[in-house]
Amino acid sequence: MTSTPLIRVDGVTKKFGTTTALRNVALSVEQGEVVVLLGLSGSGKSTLLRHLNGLELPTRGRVSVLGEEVSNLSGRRLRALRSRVGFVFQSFELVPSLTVLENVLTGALATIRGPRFGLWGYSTALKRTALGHLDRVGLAHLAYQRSDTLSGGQQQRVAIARALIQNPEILLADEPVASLDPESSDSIMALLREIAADAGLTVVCSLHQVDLALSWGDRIVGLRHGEVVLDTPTADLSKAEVMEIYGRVATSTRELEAIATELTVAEVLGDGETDVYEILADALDDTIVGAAPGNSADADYAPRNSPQWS
Ligand SMILES: Nc1ncnc2c1ncn2[C@@H]1O[C@H](COP(=O)(O)OP(=O)(O)OP(=O)(O)O)[C@@H](O)[C@H]1O
Repeated sequence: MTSTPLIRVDGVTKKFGTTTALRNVALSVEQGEVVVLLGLSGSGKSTLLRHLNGLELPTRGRVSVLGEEVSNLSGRRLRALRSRVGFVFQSFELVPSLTVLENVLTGALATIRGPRFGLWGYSTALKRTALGHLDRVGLAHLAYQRSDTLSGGQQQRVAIARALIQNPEILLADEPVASLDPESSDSIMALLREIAADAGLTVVCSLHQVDLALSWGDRIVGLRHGEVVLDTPTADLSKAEVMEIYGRVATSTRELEAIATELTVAEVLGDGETDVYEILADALDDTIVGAAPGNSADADYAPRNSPQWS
């Protein structure tokens, strides 16, 4: 017997005016899966995530989440669905003037009736639960500090605790470490993975770093210009294969350069491993390969990170 997917996206196209952000996207996510949406800036990752809790509605196609067709929901029923889907943003979206504890408690607002006056408006039981979530993310000792006094990594931990107080079944994370330094990024991603495993959460997380996506997700869904160009378990993928897939879909040297930059060129070349440009070039046609610096068809082509062309 096959289980019903928790998330099902069928033939979704999303247009913003003349921009097509998503093109005929299909995606199914099963209970407990940890899926990475991987793609360059503007490939449609945020737009797809925002469809999964009704922040955006499709121009064409259907989105079903936790058995509900999102387009059919509004008002109380949409809020009810959103309360089962936690969302972690790149920019944390905390209220700077509130304490850490109050920020976490705002995640439970959907369950509270009547006015709230600071911490007094929340029950002792709820405050205890919020403190438990803060403890889970390692920040119980900062509960009464203003959130804008925290580091970026700490603020993202608060945002994770705020999502957890919803007791969500699905966790969506939109580039959760894009604003963080590498050390904080590693610890936040490890924390998210631990929490997902402990709570049996289904996670869909957008990232643009291939290394991180490969080491972190169960499955990678690659997007380019709003289209799904890859949907494969990470166990079946090597970094070179992901690069090749990106390479095959690059249509200009500028795109090729952006891809190589995303692939942390310096790190790869520094290790004396495979030359990213060589792998990409292998996957591209002669026109692109011939467009190396000094030989470029793109007048304004200027490589960053300066990897050597052989
Ligand atoms: N509200 C909007 N109005 C107009 N265009 C939009 C809107 N939201 C997204 N877009 C456009 O849709 C495309 C996909 O954007 P999206 O933010 O989903 O990409 P992304 O892969 O998440 O990029 P990034 O990694 O930079 O956040 C882009 O061309 C973007 O400019």
